[in-house]
This record gives sequence, structure tokens and C-alpha cells, in this order.
Amino acid sequence: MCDQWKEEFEYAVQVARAAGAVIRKAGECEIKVQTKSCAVDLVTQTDDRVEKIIIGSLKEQFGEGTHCFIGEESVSKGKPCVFTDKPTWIIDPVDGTTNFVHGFPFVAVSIAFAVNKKLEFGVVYSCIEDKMYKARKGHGAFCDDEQIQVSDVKDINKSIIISEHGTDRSPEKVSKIFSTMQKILRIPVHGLRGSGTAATNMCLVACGASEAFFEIGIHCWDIAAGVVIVREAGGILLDVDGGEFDLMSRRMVSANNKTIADRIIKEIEIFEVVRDDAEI
Ligand SMILES: Nc1ncnc2c1ncn2[C@@H]1O[C@H](CO)[C@@H](O)[C@H]1OP(=O)(O)O
Ligand SMILES: [Mg+2]
Repeated sequence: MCDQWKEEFEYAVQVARAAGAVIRKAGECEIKVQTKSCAVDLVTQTDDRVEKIIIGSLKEQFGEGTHCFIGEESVSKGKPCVFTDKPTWIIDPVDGTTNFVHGFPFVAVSIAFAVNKKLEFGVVYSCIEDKMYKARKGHGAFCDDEQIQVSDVKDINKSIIISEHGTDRSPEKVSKIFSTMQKILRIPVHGLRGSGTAATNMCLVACGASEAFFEIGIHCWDIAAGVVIVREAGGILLDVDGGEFDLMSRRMVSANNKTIADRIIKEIEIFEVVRDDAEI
């Protein structure tokens, strides 16, 4: 029982590594950029191609009938984002597409697996840095086979906090995001950071480089794998209002401990987003 999903986990690590190699190679050639929901929501042929490679390999290995798939590009093409009790793979083929387009060297492949809506494992391959982060429920979190754990800092004044500003540039949202960032800076914290990929940001919390990462607007595929990695590294997940974390809500605070999370949550100005599993 304790080795349940081990085979799926090890296969996911292999698939993520192979997908990362495709992304690295594609980054050496000319990248054709298109837009999705707005002028700054970028997508490339590589996002699409890598998602097809990942889902194709997983279907071939584990069968199409029993496993479900939620992939960023499939959903953006209209596939419903339904999270059921069935074994479900949650995939972001290229997390940090804007970074990829610009050659900004943080791009990750994110693959998570859930059963009965509970996340069982997560794999984040930061493919330009060539760092493989992985965690399986109850088995600890690892970066390149070395066990990782969150920072033990409890004093917010000694923390580095990560957030991102997302792709929605409506004045109301931008001002709430930056007002939150100003308030956090003024606590004061040691610094505010953002790598441009939510998956990598979560791994930075998991390995103790940052105390917390929060964001409103991220999608389930950006963070699902990172959630398991943060939890297995000893960290916690909460909603931005301090309530229970909900993978489909597009709201998340990940932190090394509750003291840091609660302090950040005090400053977050919440704005409305449409849930990932909302019926369209
Ligand atoms: N509307 C949105 N708001 C906030 N973050 C988003 C977003 N859409 C995607 N992201 C993700 O958040 C991080 C940057 O803010 C990236 O991980 C990016 O994923 P992507 O590169 O796969 O689109
Ligand atoms: Mg993403």
C-alpha cells in the first residue's frame, strides 16, 4: 500500500525530464509566439507540442480509460477542467511561457497526480537550470535526489517572499496586487522576488530559499505538483483568506510555517477570479 503510485511517480519523472529536453532544444530555435486570453498571455507551438508528448506518453503507459488528464493547453482549447475522484494527471507543459519566449532562464515542466481529488505526487523539472524537484505523499521532497526542507524562519522581518503579477492588467487588479506588495515590503521583509514560474516558485519555498509564495490568478496546473513538494518539505498551503487551500480556486498561499503564512495573509488584498472548475 505504501508503495502505491510509485510506478506512476517514477514514470512521471522520466516524462518530465524528456519534456524538458524538448523545451531546451526548442529554445535554441526561433520561437513563434501567439496570444491566448489577452496580449500578454503568451503561448508557443512548444507548449502545445510538449503537452501532447506528455499526455501521449502517459496514456500509452497507463491506459486512456481509467486515467483523466487536465492540461493547460487542452483546457485553453476548450476541454472542460473537471476534477473528479478518478486518477487524474494535472499538467503544465511549459510553466513560465513568457520566460521561455524571452530566454529568461526559469522554465518548468509540472506534472501532478491526484486520486479521489487528493494529490499523491508532484514533479517539477526546472529544465534550463536542470533541477528535478519531486515528492510523493509520505515520502519527503527531493531536488536531484537530495532531500529538501522548508526554511525554519518564523520572523517575517527575516523573510524573502515571492509573488507574481499575472497576466490580467485591469487597473483594479494591478493596483490591488501592487498595494499588497507594497504592504509586504513595508513590514519590512528582506525582499520580494518572482521567478516567472509558479511551479519553480513553490520549489524555492520547498528548498528554503524563500519563506512564502502567494498568488491570486494562478491555475491548478501551475501549482498542483508544487503543492505536494511544499507539503512534503514540511511547508503548508492555505487560501489567501486563511481558510483551507482549494486547488481549483486559483488562490494560494504556500509557506514554510503558519506564522509566516498568517502574517502575509493579513496584507493580501483579495480580488475575484473565476475558478478553474467553473462551468463556462
Ligand atoms: N492569469 C494568470 N494570473 C496569474 N498567474 C498566471 C496566470 N496565468 C498563468 N499564470 C502563471 O503564473 C506564473 C507567472 O505569473 C506562471 O507560472 C504562469 O504560468 P504559464 O507560464 O504556464 O502561463
Ligand atoms: Mg503555468
